[in-house]
Amino acid sequence: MGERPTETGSGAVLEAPVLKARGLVREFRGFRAVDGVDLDVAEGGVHALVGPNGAGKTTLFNLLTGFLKPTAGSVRLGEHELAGRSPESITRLGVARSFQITSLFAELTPRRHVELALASPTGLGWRFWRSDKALGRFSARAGELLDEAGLSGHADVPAGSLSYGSKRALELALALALDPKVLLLDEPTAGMGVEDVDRTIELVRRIRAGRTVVLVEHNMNVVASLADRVTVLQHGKVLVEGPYAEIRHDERVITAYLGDSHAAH
Ligand SMILES: Nc1ncnc2c1ncn2[C@@H]1O[C@H](COP(=O)(O)OP(=O)(O)OP(=O)(O)O)[C@@H](O)[C@H]1O
Repeated sequence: MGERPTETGSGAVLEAPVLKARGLVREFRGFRAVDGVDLDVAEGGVHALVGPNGAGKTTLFNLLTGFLKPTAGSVRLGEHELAGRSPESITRLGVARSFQITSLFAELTPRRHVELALASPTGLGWRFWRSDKALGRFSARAGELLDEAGLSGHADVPAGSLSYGSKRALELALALALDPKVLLLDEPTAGMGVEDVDRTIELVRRIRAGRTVVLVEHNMNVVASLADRVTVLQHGKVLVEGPYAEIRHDERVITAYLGDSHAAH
């Protein structure tokens, strides 16, 4: 995107960032949930946001996707400033997030969900008056996406009858229908058993090809398996940033994050 590689605090040189936050702040009644965050997401990478409960991960995620407006700071996608734009506008520029299962319709099949997502310019405006014939244009691409998400075998059953893991895979297929440059995944393995976690790791590995992925994730095994770079947040600030292999040995991370999670579980 015409960006020069950026030198990090540790002196390592990153690929040109596709998504770049600077001085990002979000206050809730004077409380800084996100407090001056700089973030460089390298093109084509998987970047994990981790940190103890209340660290500001979800707030940061919502700032990147326009679901919250920053109190201060900027978020750039290439030459576009995202801060202050609506979620729909950010989606149109190529940043998509996977929605939670609550956004699925129990009676509709996965195939129809994906066709509708493809039929909608932003994936957000669901238009039920579209005829079967109109949606037929999207059936080939819908089939590919369902295949990519590992849902081919369940494409024509009501979404309400899918297992939890399959519902989460369908959410992901819906985000992929937007053909995003950057895909944001909010705790993709939350609430999953070991088998579904493993399946989700495989799924993200498959879909990352040619895409940039940002994920909020509590499960450090998932982070270890998937992430090229990790940003550790604490009290709304970046505590440490780097490859997982480096940050996992960082004393500050062990104390702040792993210490917290051991205490919590
Ligand atoms: N809408 C809000 N109003 C007031 N305070 C908020 C709001 N949203 C978040 N906060 C506060 O901001 C801080 C960061 O919350 P956030 O949900 O971003 O953390 P998190 O790292 O995602 O935590 P978790 O891992 O528990 O999901 C917390 O102290 C939280 O109570």
